[in-house]
Amino acid sequence: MPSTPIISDCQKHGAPAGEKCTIKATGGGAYKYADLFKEKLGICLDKEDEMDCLVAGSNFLLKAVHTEAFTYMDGQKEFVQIDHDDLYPYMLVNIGSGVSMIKVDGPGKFERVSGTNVGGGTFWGLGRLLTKCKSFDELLELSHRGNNRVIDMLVGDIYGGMDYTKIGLSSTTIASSFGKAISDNKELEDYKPEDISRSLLRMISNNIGQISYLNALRFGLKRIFFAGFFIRGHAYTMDTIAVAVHFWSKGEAKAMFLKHEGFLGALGSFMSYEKHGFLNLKVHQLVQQSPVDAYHGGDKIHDPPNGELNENRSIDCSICLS
Ligand SMILES: Nc1ncnc2c1ncn2[C@@H]1O[C@H](COP(=O)(O)OP(=O)(O)O)[C@@H](O)[C@H]1O
Ligand SMILES: CC(C)(COP(=O)(O)O)[C@@H](O)C(=O)NCCC(=O)O
Repeated sequence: MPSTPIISDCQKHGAPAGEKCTIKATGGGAYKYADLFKEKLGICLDKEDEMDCLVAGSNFLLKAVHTEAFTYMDGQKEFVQIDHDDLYPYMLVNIGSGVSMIKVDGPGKFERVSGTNVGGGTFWGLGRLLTKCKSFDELLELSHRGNNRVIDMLVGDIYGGMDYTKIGLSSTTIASSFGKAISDNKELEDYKPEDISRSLLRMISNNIGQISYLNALRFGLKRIFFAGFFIRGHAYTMDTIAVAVHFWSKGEAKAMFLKHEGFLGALGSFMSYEKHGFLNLKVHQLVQQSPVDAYHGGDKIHDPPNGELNENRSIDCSICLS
């Protein structure tokens, strides 16, 4: 699902009659939906580079929002205070359809150092085929109730229920995702969709956590921030990524997540108005509920674990056209 992170001031202010209305947009959606916007709304999409926007959005949030970054472990969310003078360098991992790993060295200074094609699209695509789920939310919901041990081959399955202590692997470590399916003499329909979804989510989140940490290590980066629409505040996803980073770093590094994780590109494309000479970008936090709350609410597992539902506030940005 290519995103269409677009923030418009046109609708608010209205374009003078006969004048072309143009708004900033980024991501695949800026290409995919350009004709639709033109045809249905008469709006031209002014495309901004996706990586530029992600980094601008992330830098902005980490500086402007006091409670933006948090760690997540064993169901506990802990906000991390970011020292503005000691923010860079850091690793930004954006998990959309695919995954981009970006080393950020300063405002507008970054390098996409790695990525993986096993990302959110893989979870949703494979999950849809394997479970017949009709929506991403349904697939995610299934994973809450599943047990990955039914399908994943654990170290204990290989070593007669024992830990492999010599190389530091506990019996419950996944030795091979989906590995049990080779020996079970079962067909797809013999597995519960819940268990399949859980295994898939663990496999993908674990893999992303591992690759991210190894890349952070490669560049000596202390901090890794995970963002992107794939995460959506989902406890189990964050937990798995955090465990992977903890495991591979032997406890040296901690995964951090961003409260407004799915909107970095949108925010960055909005901020590019400033770059193009629209001065007076005004930013202030509002107390209204953000879209993040909308899909976190009503579902227990998505609730912030320490009862901070009201913590999620939207960021209201406005520009004064000069
Ligand atoms: N409601 C949803 N519908 C589809 N995908 C979703 C949804 N919520 C989260 N996702 C995840 O987000 C991914 C797409 O992320 P997004 O940032 O929109 O992608 P892209 O950057 O490729 O445009 C999907 O592959 C899926 O894993
Ligand atoms: C091509 C992309 C930058 C597009 O971003 P997305 O729409 O997935 O958020 C991303 O899918 C990606 O980084 N894919 C991984 C490609 C790779 O490094 O193997």
